[in-house]
Amino acid sequence: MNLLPSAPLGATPVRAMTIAGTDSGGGAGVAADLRTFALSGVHGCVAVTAVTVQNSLGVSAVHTIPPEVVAGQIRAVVTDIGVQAMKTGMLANGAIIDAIVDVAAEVGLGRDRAIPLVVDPVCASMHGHQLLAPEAMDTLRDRLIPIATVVTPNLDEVRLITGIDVVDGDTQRQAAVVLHEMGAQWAMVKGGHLRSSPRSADILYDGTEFLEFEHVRIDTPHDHGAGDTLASAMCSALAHGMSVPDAATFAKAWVSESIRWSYPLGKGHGPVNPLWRVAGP
Ligand SMILES: Nc1ncnc2c1ncn2[C@@H]1O[C@H](COP(=O)(O)OP(=O)(O)O)[C@@H](O)[C@H]1O
Ligand SMILES: Cc1ncc(COP(=O)(O)O)c(N)n1
Repeated sequence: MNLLPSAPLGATPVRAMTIAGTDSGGGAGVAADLRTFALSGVHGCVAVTAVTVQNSLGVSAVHTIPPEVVAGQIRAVVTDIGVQAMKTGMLANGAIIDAIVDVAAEVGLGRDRAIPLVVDPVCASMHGHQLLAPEAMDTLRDRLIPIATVVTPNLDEVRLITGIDVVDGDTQRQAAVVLHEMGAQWAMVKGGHLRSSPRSADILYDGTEFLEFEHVRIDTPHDHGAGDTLASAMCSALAHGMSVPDAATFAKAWVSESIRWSYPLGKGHGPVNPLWRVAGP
């Protein structure tokens, strides 16, 4: 695969920010995003939205950060360090989403603004634990999706956001149309959960054409953090100035390799592993 260029040692690299929750097990959320940022030549900045008590078996508690502290982290970084792209992951509740959308207008974040925004609309962990309050769904739909440069839901999130039950490529494309009509510049509907298909295909749509990104399905239970890794790789590529389709091509190859080299950890689901980038077999 084609990699992104790294800055020469000592020079200031491209910057990106993740607005997301922590996972104490280190598999998903901020930890996954920072791994991918660093390994793809990007200095990663962080706005923490929530601390989760989590391991390979699931999430047992969540402590949310006050909305003004989330907005403060974003403002502090943009006004000093500067970033070329951002992504959102776990946002926990509607008040945090409101704070992000308000500060986004102030700092020039989102579609048709200076800083592109990847919205990974995380609603639950892979174990089924809730990571976004159900009453925040309207705020996500009405305020955050309309400022997304690209929104990257999995099929459970598609059902919650659009009501569409994706069962095949046709319904996957239908969902992408609805997400684009909600205001996202591009919608990427991920097909990882269509487990009956021998290939894992994601559909990208911008109101004019459907693009498909696929990879043979890798047989592993260790896919914790796959969605975060896809979205943060896309964020890295956008920070490097790539177009959304080129960023999606990069991100799909990045996450596929990271799933291929995932490893067992704890008694449950191990994490995907972008360390293939520096530690070959
Ligand atoms: N078993 C797999 N083999 C190859 N690619 C996969 C597999 N599972 C998921 N993917 C890919 O990983 C990315 C994350 O997808 P998905 O599992 O749908 O989202 P999430 O991790 O948010 O639940 C997508 O690009 C998807 O196609
Ligand atoms: C803090 C945080 N963010 C995101 C996820 C989703 O990742 P997954 O779907 O692999 O559980 C998670 N479990 N925890």
